[in-house]
Amino acid sequence: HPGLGFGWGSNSPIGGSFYSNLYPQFYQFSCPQADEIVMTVLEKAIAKEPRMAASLLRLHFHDCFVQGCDASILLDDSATIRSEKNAGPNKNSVRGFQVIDEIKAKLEQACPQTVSCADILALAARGSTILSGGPSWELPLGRRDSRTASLNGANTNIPAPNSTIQNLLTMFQRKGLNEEDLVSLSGGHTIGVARCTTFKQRLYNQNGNNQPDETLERSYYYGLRSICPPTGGDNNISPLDLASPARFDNTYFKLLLWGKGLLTSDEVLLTGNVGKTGALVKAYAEDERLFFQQFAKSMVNMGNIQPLTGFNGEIRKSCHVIN
Ligand code: HEM
Ligand SMILES: [Ca+2]
Ligand SMILES: [Ca+2]
Repeated sequence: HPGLGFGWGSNSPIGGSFYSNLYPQFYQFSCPQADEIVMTVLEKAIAKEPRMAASLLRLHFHDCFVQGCDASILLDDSATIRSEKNAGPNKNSVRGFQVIDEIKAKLEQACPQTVSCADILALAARGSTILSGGPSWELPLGRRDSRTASLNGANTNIPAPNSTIQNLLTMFQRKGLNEEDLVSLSGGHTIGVARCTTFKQRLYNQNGNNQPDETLERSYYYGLRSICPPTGGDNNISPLDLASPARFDNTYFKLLLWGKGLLTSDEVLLTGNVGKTGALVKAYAEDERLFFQQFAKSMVNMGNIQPLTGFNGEIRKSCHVIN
């Protein structure tokens, strides 16, 4: 019984805020305690390691941008699967799989073969936001799990940290997401960290002239240099929001205004000079409520990218392998 799908929207190439077959009460009768189970596991995991919230939020993003929100990112290498975990943007970078496994194990006990891995990723992203001090939202559910993954898709659909603003806008547009979505969802960088290799270029050779990115504030720049030397140290980490790396708040946007954004893709939201992204950065820096409201809306939009519903896909028994 794959749920009450009516067929509209599910084959649309883009998700965005268009109709989807997802709805918040999807597990109301089949697994009413689903969110509670998710939150119990998250509370423990995030108390033990606050960064886990960031890692789980990012996992949902990296899932949704490749084949839609279908848990394709959770599949391991096998005879038929080339795992997305080995793609450039994911390798040695995405994490949180054990927490997803623990949630899935508890859900399989309570409601066997009912809650999809794709919905677990969406619930974990929302729960992680809430437990870090961010907004909550009504979360449409009913995504089903893919029987395929796309290594190539993961390499080409997830934006790179040195993206231009035009790059970012185009890649989000392809997923049905607009400027508000791009800027507010980039606010996910209010929590978590990045490796030296993702921002080193800015410190030593931003434009191929052996000069640093001139938009970097001085003292921040010197601090980053000590974490991320010219050679080696590629796996050293630095917070994306150095003021409050474990708190979901709007300081990420304030720091951008002060030249203290970590990635080029953060910086160009302000200085990229295309469309209204710069004005949005300023608006979210000034008004945390506005940021929270838009982030909540945009998370729903991102979560609606190309879900499998009805008789498409399956409910995996293990998130690592197809049934
Ligand atoms: C706009 C384009 C984006 C780019 C170019 C980008 C790039 C990156 C990079 C390079 C890292 C560090 C990875 C590493 O060093 O291993 C990172 C981390 C992170 N990203 Fe993004 N990101 C983008 C959008 C998003 C979105 C939409 C979200 C969620 C709504 C998000 C959430 C996160 C989080 C929470 C972390 C920290 C993860 C952790 O600490 O484990 N990012 N991002
Ligand atoms: Ca996916
Ligand atoms: Ca923060």
